[in-house]
Formats: sequence, structure tokens, C-alpha cells
Amino acid sequence: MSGLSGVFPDPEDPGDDEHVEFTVDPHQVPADADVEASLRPKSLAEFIGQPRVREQLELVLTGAKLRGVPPDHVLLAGPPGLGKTSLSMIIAAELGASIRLTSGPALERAGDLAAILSNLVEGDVLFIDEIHRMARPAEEMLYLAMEDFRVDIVVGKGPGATSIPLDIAPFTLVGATTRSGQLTSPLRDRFGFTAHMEFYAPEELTQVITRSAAILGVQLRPDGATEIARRSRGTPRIANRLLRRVRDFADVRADGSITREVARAALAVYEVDELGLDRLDRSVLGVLCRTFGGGPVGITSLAVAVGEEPSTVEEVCEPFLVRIGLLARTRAGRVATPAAWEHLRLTPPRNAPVLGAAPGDSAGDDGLFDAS
Ligand SMILES: Nc1ncnc2c1ncn2[C@@H]1O[C@H](COP(=O)(O)OP(=O)(O)OP(=O)(O)O)[C@@H](O)[C@H]1O
Repeated sequence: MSGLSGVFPDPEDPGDDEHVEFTVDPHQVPADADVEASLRPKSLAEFIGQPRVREQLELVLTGAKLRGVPPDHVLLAGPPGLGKTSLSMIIAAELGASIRLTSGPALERAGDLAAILSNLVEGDVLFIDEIHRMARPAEEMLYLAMEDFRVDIVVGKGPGATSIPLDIAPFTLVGATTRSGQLTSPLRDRFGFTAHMEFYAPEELTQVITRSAAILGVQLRPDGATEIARRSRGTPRIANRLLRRVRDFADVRADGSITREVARAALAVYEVDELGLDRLDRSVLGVLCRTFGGGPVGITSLAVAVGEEPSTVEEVCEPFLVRIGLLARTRAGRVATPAAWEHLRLTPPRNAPVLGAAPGDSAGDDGLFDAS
């Protein structure tokens, strides 16, 4: 028989010698990644929240459809997990077009991009995730492709090299970035529309979770949905992930129904606190307060101290910590706010940095400083 089988003790009662038998066929159980895909909204009408982006995008798409031309290139900017990939698929679906998906790091050489561009059919949507991480030669090729629907293929090397122009089908580029400030201005200027994705309000995340629970057939009480939403860091991907983890807990340790109490107990097991901070967030704040006396400290030093990549701390933890007022970015580096000390139940030292008054303490145009 293919599958897994065995015995499982009741986790509520370690002394229990009555065992529950289980049999699971891994081919019958969808992987988390498949579940994630099934939860993606398929149309603008199904896409919850981001009212401004939806309205703007609807105008861009409808205007293009009225004129019978592919819409301008679209840039989706915002922290991870807010729905950029979902939105790119929705753009293609609303246009009745096919979509090709790739990412900046996969486009190392201009040839990688040329191969994709030359295979596009008129009206296709090309999605490039993490577009700020594309290699320079590919980026330069993209300028011409975006503007004139043409690429120059370089044949040969050195002084004898020649470039052969190749027409490509008119297409719409959808770029996604977590670091719009890192885009070069020639690339940024070639997008006709930039959608700035915001963190979601708890009520919007409650709707996301309720919708996902209905798709997954999970019994979810409204107070359970609110509790998960409150701790989802304004991010639908996290909301869906927490819903799946709370569902596990509800199935294994409760009666399968997600109530506020079940959600609280489950999220305590997964170390997600009342503000939605996870281990890494708390570790960043803890190091900032305990090791660096509240800062200011550069992102690299902070990342090394928590054993993470600076980009992870900067793109995953920081935007949310800044948004909920636990961390501030100043010219001199990252600083813990009084609310951070309070959240960690620590007393700030007397010489802890004072926030707010210093002139020039404002973020750069990507909201980030390079103190390291
Ligand atoms: N507005 C929304 N309404 C309902 N569900 C959403 C919405 N936005 C995102 N989701 C859910 O969140 C998950 C993550 O979204 P998605 O992968 O599109 O995010 P992303 O911004 O592209 O993230 P990344 O850039 O890290 O890939 C999706 O599976 C989808 O189910």
C-alpha cells in the first residue's frame, strides 16, 4: 500500500495509552503549495482590499480593452505576500491573455530574457517577480523591449560583434518588487502605471481568511477569523498560512472548529504573539534592545546578530515593525521605539535614543537608509 500509517497518542494526554490509528495516502493530500494556489483570487472582483489599486488597475485595463491594445506596463510595489503574483495573474485573466512567469534572479544573461521575449505572442502578459534583482545586461535589453517591442541580439564578441534587431510581439510587462527604490530610473520610467500595495487592515484579512476557510471547507467562527486576522501582520499570505496551522490544531487537539480560544491556543504553540510578531521579529527587536541598547544600529550588524540575511530583515521584518511603530529608521540606523521596549517588557536604559526630533530623520524614496 502506498501511504503512511501508524499510531498516534492523544497529544492532550501524554499518559494516554489509547492510541488513535491513522492512515494517510500522500497522493490524496494536496501539498501546502497546491492549497496556496487554490486560494488565489481569480478576478479583480474577488481580490479583497487594496481599493485604490483595484480602482486604478480597473481603469488601466478597461481603457486598454476599449482601445483594443495591450495596456501599459505595470509595476506592483510592496512588501512580500500582499498579492502581487495573484494580481499579475488577475491582470492576464481580465485581459483574456496568457501569462509567462519569471523572476529577476533567473534572468542572469540577456540571452535568458531574449529567449522569453521572442516567444511571446501578441497581448501576452510577462510577469517578472523581484524585478529589481535582474542583471544589468538583461535590464538594458528590457528597456528597448518595453518601449519599442524590439530586442537587439548581439552576435559575436569584441570589435567584430554586430547587433541584429528582432521585432517582438506587443506585450504587457508586469514587474513586482519589494524594493522599488532599487529600480534604476530608466526602468522605473518605462512603467505606465505603478501600484503601491499597502498592508491590509484586520477587517480585510478577516475577509481573506473567511474566504479561504470556505474554499478549504474549514469550520471557522467569526471570532476565530478575527483572532487570526489580528495576528497576520497585515499580510494575506501569512493569514492563509496561520489559518492552515490553526486548522491543524483544531483538527488534532479540538473538535475541528476554529473559535477564538482555539486560534489563541494554536498561535501560542506556533509562537505568534498578540501583535503577530514571530520568532524572527522578536529576535530582531530583542537584539536591538538587549545587545545594541536600543540602537541606532545598521541593518547589516542587526542581521548578523540574529543570524539572517540583511535583505530578509530589511524586506520581511522591518516594514511591518516600522508600520506598527516598534522600530524606526533614522539616518544613523535602526532604533527601537518606546513601544518596542514595552512590548518586550524591558526597561530602556537611561541613555536610550530619543526619537522624533532630529532633523533629517526621514526615509529615502524607497523608505530605506543604507546605514550598515
Ligand atoms: N487581495 C487578496 N484577496 C484574497 N487573497 C489574497 C489576496 N492577496 C493575496 N492573497 C492570498 O495570499 C497569497 C499570497 O499572495 P501572492 O503570492 O500573490 O503574494 P505576493 O505579493 O506575490 O508575494 P511575493 O511577492 O512574496 O511572491 C495568495 O495565495 C492568495 O491566496
